Amino acid sequence: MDLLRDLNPAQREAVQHYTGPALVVAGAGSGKTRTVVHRIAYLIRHRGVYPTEILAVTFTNKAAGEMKERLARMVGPAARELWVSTFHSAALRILRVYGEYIGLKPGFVVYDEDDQLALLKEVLGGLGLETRPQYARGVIDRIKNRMWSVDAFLREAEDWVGGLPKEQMAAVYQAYEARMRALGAVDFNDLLLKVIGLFEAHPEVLHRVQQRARFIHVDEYQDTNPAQYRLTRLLAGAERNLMVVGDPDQSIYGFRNADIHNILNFEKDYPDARVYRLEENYRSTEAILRVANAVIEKNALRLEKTLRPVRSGGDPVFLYRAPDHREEAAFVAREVQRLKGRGRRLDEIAVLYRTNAQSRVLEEAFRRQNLGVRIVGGVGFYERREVKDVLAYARAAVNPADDLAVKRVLNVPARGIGQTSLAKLSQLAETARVSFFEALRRAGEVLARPQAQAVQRFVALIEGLANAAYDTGPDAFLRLVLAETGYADMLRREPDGEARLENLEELLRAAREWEEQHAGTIADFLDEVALTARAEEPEGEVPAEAVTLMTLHNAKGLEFPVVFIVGVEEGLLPHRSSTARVEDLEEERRLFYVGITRAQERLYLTLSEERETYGRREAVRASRFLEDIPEAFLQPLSPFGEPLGAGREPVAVRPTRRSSAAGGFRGGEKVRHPRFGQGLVVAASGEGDRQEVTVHFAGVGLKKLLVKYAGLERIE
Ligand SMILES: Nc1ncnc2c1ncn2[C@@H]1O[C@H](COP(=O)(O)OP(=O)(O)OP(=O)(O)O)[C@@H](O)[C@H]1O
Ligand SMILES: [Mg+2]
Repeated sequence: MDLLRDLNPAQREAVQHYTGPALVVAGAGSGKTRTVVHRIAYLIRHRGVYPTEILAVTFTNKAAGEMKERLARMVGPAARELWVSTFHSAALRILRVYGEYIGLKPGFVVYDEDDQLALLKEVLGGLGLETRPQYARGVIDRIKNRMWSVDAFLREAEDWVGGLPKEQMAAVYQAYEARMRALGAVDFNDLLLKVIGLFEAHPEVLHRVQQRARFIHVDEYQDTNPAQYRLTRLLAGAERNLMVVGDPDQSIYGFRNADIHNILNFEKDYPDARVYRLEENYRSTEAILRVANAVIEKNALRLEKTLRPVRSGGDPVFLYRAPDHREEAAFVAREVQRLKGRGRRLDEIAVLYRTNAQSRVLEEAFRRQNLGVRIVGGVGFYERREVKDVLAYARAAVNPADDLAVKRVLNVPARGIGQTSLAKLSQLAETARVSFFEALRRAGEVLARPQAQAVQRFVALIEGLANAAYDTGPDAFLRLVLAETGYADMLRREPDGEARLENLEELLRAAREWEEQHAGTIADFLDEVALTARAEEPEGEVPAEAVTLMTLHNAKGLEFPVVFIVGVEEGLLPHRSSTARVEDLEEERRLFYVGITRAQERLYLTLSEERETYGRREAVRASRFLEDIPEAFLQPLSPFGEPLGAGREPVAVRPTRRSSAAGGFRGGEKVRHPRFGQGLVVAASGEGDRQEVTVHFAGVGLKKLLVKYAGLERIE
């Protein structure tokens, strides 16, 4: 295979770059990753470099796997000798070999998130501090990612952090570190820091590793954090054969301490660096690319770059504005169904969104259409911790004998009931052969007074909820849980609480949607959830063909023939937490750019006119980023995926039956509205006074109306 044949001249030059530092900086889909792959093959085939001298660092394990596969096809079995991995796996491998130099035991364990949390729980208990281990963990990650000393942390951090005053948090951090040392364990973030420490203290070790990494490549360099940057510099220190590849316009991990300056300053760090710019985009059609360019051009903090389409023309970029998020999701599912009917495979389609909470309506809409979904890099909605916590309260109230549920929430939010008390109570339940909740009622028998009182308060709380369980609807009941238990307040105080609150808001919405269709109590709703959650994705078994659902962040580096970006609205994209500072706003715009540039042939942008927040319907404003796109670049669609505008009438729906004498409206009827004019009823639900209709008005779009107030007039 000719390694240079399928490349353009600029790519060819970069592939032939031999020694010294190099920066490949170029827009999305210009073949940066492809260039790295070809360059590695070229080094082996034409420069006599051994595979054992080459390191390539990718952003995810998935990307590393793909890169290895492609290289195996190009250079054969030699590819097995290559070192292709993420920063973290590379660091772990180094520590496995040289860890002893810095006092790590040979079989040291790497703590995963659960281990870390368990340890932090102990540490917090030992110090008598009350905050959730998760929040302490978040703070410790931040300290490590920024490579802060304790002093630096005390200087830089906000006064109150992770639910504690920062002085107390510093004590937690130090105690945690001491315990980790005693246990001979390292956590995920330690991996990089330990390697940096190792290299700095033992130049001879660094020297040996450098032999294994004489030629270094880093993909997605724009998203490296300070530790990754430092590690790269150390590794490349001797021979300086470092090729970094990236796109400042795709820097989207600033919120996780990635530093866009690493790529912007590359030429300062390595004044002799060769810079290669790739200016042709091979991924997307012209129509998609001009939308992408129109969006990213509006960022002030950027370097101008050229990106020309290779694939001319193409379908227009589609825009669909739905009455609400449910209809938006239903539209996406219908459209996917239609594409499938026209021969698209589901794997060719991705739906991207800004926040995890948005996946629920999509998951449900796809299920209704019997279309498989695969949620990448995320947890199914009902598997999320906060959703499970709140539902556990509900389960405990409905059935206090549900030991698992009761144990789950006993100390969430923290009520000062520690591990020892818990053990005693479990013991009591066992010996007395009663439920755990019954044991809680008898806490006085085994616990000292203050703990017993805390338990009594919890018992009273659950009993209070139990009383309400049978005469309030699921929505009202869940709100009661949030308010009475202090769960929502707890999240509100925490640094990463916002996304979790969004998920809970989504749970309330699910409850209300359920109430629209069913009459029942929280117990009935829980049954439904149990069924839905199980249907979500059977463990380890992915549907043969599935649409990919993921956040915009997780889509980085990937490409799909068809892409939907949903929720292109103010508040979601840009996210409401990111509109105050220009830097954050620009990161949001880059995120949108990343999403758009994942699409190869067909791109849909969708949004809603109304959203429901805590039961209130409010109007939604289209994302300010949509205003950056000239109207002519977008093709609005009807709810049925037909082009709108250009004098075309909305699609007609066949009347199912003539209107009934009772005066209710039916799908297919033509109506007139005092403000929106002529329209077509596309859906109707409910009876009499409570009838609700969805009407498509030409030039206005879909509207959901309550017949009682809408003043609709039937026209023949
Ligand atoms: N010279 C070329 N000829 C044909 N196809 C190409 C060429 N260069 C790149 N491609 C194709 O274009 C697509 C995008 O390439 P690649 O993923 O390497 O881009 P990228 O710059 O890494 O994108 P991103 O910024 O999204 O990571 C791929 O499908 C790739 O195979
Ligand atoms: Mg890439």
